[in-house]
Amino acid sequence: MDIRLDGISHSYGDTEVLRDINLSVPSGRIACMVGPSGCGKSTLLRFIGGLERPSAGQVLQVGNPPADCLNPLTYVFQHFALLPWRSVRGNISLVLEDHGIRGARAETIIADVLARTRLSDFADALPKQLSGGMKQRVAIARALAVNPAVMLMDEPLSALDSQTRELLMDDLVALWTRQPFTAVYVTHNLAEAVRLGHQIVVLSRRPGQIREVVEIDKPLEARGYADPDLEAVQKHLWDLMRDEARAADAELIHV
Ligand SMILES: Nc1ncnc2c1ncn2[C@@H]1O[C@H](COP(=O)(O)OP(=O)(O)OP(=O)(O)O)[C@@H](O)[C@H]1O
Repeated sequence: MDIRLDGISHSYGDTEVLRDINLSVPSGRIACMVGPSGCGKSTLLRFIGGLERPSAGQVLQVGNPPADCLNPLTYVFQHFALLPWRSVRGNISLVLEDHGIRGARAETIIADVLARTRLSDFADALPKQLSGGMKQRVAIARALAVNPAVMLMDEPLSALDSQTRELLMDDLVALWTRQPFTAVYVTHNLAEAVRLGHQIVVLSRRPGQIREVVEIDKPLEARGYADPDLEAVQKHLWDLMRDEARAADAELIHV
């Protein structure tokens, strides 16, 4: 299923947040959204997820979700949102229980997503026993359990330290390479965007407008740490964003 954003504009009261966003996210690709603080990235994600409606324009779902998809649009948040009293397995089974899936069918799905996220040995652990990186892997496993058409990822790695972030990026690349998924991925981190994005959508400061959509052809599995090609793209992104980021920063100080 592709996602198409068609002329999305939005204001909260007198504050214009987004202006005329047109974008297509093809199935099986990762679209990263970057832009200065407050430019409307998370708002756009909420529109795609159907949590809110834009003042103008529409979000179109083109094509069908996968046949056994339980929830077409599934979020992965920065702060994991795991239930502390439930084990890793219990956190994943919860989303299946919501869809009436229990017993052997649930066990099969849980075993599959735990294996894909390399968590099989931790099925009985509680969240408090896990590092931040492991917790986020559980949240990703939980998202995969509903076999979403599109994962909506809002700064999923930004609560993690830089080494853990590198490991999780490797994990996401391995996960996508084994079985491509579609994602809209909001991040502040340009290194993350060039490592994971097939397309990188650069938004201006508020009201967020698309400044440029940068496509990266290099396969995800061929993108490494400190890759000179990616560093060149990252520099281009920063050249696009620097002045706007500074202006957005100054604006927040005066709010
Ligand atoms: N429910 C709301 N009511 C009023 N204003 C809102 C609401 N949600 C967001 N905003 C405002 O809309 C603008 C865009 O917010 P949003 O969180 O989408 O930006 P962002 O690009 O994700 O920011 P950041 O990078 O800092 O997370 C901000 O100025 C924010 O204060």
